[in-house]
Parts: sequence; C-alpha cells; structure tokens
Amino acid sequence: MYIERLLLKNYRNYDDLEVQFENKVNVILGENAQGKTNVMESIYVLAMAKSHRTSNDKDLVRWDEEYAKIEGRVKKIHGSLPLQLVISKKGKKAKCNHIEQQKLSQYIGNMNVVMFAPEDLHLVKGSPQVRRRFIDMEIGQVSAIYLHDMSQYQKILQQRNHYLKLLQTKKQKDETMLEILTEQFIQMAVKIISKRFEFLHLLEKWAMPIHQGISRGLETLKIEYKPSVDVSEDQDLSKMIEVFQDKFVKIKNREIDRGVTLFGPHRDDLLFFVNGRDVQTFGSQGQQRTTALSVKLAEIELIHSEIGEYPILLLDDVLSELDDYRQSHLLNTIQGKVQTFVTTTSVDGIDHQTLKEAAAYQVEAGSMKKIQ
Ligand SMILES: Nc1ncnc2c1ncn2[C@@H]1O[C@H](COP(=O)(O)OP(=O)(O)OP(=O)(O)O)[C@@H](O)[C@H]1O
Repeated sequence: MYIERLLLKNYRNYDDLEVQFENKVNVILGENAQGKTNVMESIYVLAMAKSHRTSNDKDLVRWDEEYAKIEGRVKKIHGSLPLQLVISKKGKKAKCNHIEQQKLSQYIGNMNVVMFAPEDLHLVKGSPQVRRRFIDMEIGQVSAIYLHDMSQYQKILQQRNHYLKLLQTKKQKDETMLEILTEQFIQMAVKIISKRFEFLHLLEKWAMPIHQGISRGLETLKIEYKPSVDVSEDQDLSKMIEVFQDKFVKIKNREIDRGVTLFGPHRDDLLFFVNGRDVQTFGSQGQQRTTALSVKLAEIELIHSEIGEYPILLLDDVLSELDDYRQSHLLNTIQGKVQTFVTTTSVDGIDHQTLKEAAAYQVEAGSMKKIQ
C-alpha cells in the first residue's frame, strides 16, 4: 500500500498543506525544526490514531487553533481508501471511506505503517513500558480483536485497582466484588498474553534471518516474552487461567495492602538475546541498534505476511545514525517494494541508488515543496 495524497490542516506547524507522494522512496529534506518529523508523525497518526512521540493529543493541534485535521488517500491492492482524522478538545473523530467510525479500534489497521525513529533505540534499552507499548501498537495494527481486548483489559484493571484501593483504605470490607473482578481480569489477561506469545514468535521468525544478514552472519537474535506470572507458551488457556488463579489467591493480602494489581500483562516485558546474551544488559550500542533495526524490518515482513500488502515505512532521522553497511542493508531491503519516507537534513554522504532515484521534498517553516 502507499499514501498518494496527504492534507494537513492546523497540524503542528502546518497551517494548510497538500502534497502528493510517490510509490517509492520520498526524501524529506530540511533544516532543523522546520517540520520534517511533523509530516512523518502526521502519517503515523493517520494510521494509528496516536502519535509515536506524545501521548497528549492536544500537542498535535497547531497552537491557538481549535482542531487539527489529517486527510490521506491510501492506495491499496483493492483500490483507493480515503482516511480522515480530526483531533480536538472533544477527542478524535475518524472517517474511513467518508464514513465515521464509531470506534478507533475499527479504524486502526486500514493503513499500516512501520516507523523507525531515534526513540526506537529505546525499544531495547528503555523501560518495559516502551516494549509493552511497542507490542500493543504492532499487534493492534493487524488485529482489531486485540485492540478491543486491550481496551477491555484496561477498564477491568482500573476497576480492580479502584476496588483494591477501597479495601486497602477499609472503605469497603466485602471482598466478593474483588473475586468477580479478578475472574474477569484473568480471562482477559490470558487472551492478551497468548496473543503476545503468538505475535513475538512470528516476529522472531522474521527478525532472525534479518539480524543475521545485518550482522554478517555473526549474530543470532532471539526474542522472548517475559510474563510477570509464571505462564508459558505451551500451556493452553485453561492451564494459564489456573496458574493465574493460584497466583492471585496467594497474593491477595499483598495486593490489598498495596491497593494495586501487582501482576498481569500490564507488568510483563520482552527480552532480546544476541548469541544467548540479553542485549539490554550486555549488548553494545551497535548491537542494540542492529536489534532495533532488525525488529523494525521484521515488522514490515510480518505485516506483509498477515495482510498481504507491505506497510508504509517511515524512517525519521535514522539513516544518518546507521553506518554505511546497515544503511545499504536497509535500503536494499526496501528497494522497489515498500513506500518509504526518509527525513534528513542532507543527503550528502548517503550514496545509494535508491536515494538517487527518490522523489525529494524541501521543508521550510511549515511548508513543503517537491524538488525532484
Ligand atoms: N502544536 C504546534 N503548533 C505549532 N508549531 C509546533 C507545534 N508543535 C511543534 N511545533 C513546531 O514544529 C517545529 C518542529 O518541527 P519538527 O519536529 O518536524 O522538526 P524537524 O524538521 O524534524 O527538525 P529536526 O531536524 O531538528 O528533527 C518547531 O519549530 C516547533 O516549534
């Protein structure tokens, strides 16, 4: 798939922008703070209804304006798909094919993107929260059911935490409601965990050969899900439920003391191993970078295998971060099959055929012009 037209209204430093893109590499050039990342972010937001760099939607609205609008036309195998997202104080309104979508979980997934930005290096070395967000966003792109389950899970988690607080502060003494909420919580938790197991398994399958390629055959990458409750991939759902139930019986008093849910998918993590060693603790900067890059390239293949089309790739400020070998590996991988957006202050020093043949745009203070 590819995005052929993008319209921005009051988005960050863009007042009114309309631009056509090509189904190949699109290089976005410009000095610092001109609006390159803002364009990349807007494409990401159009796909995911969420920014990759802020959780505060109002940051996306141009200062002193009431709303921001992003519109795009996405070309897919089965035709053209107009998408629209309006962000205002009242929330987000999404339209797909001119029809307003009741739930964002139905909207997400119509356009698929993979973003690789400097923040993604935190995927390996950052907090577990970064990795959980990554898994949730990525599974969400290919599974509307997962997005729905995740939002149910968040609701039950909040209710359960609220009830534990009531028990902790003795405003409530009856534990019956806690038992009901625990049962609901466990049902959702195991669904989420088994989907995460399945996703990471697939991601590893794609990432392993890519990582071997980038590391010139020297490194083997493994990805492992690390649940906070002792469940494993080979257990069926009923066995996982049993393990959870036992755990929650054992920790009940501790949870009431603390007034919070101590275990579950919101506390899980994932680990990356290179040649058997945990990259977060033992990996060099280069290995962490290669791991992040392999995972991103694997995502492209995974989405392709799940939905039958390649997603759009957004490379924000990362080409210059990669050495020549990794740069060419990346550009060779995407060549001719993935619509790609690359931001950079200059293409000097990047000597690759793909970039020579690319469409180029110049960004300056919230305006954008095609120059090649
Ligand atoms: N909500 C907003 N309203 C208006 N302007 C904004 C808003 N948010 C950010 N900006 C402006 O957008 C500009 C930053 O744009 P962006 O992050 O896209 O830069 P960039 O071209 O990617 O630069 P760099 O190369 O430094 O990463 C800044 O001038 C900032 O003041």
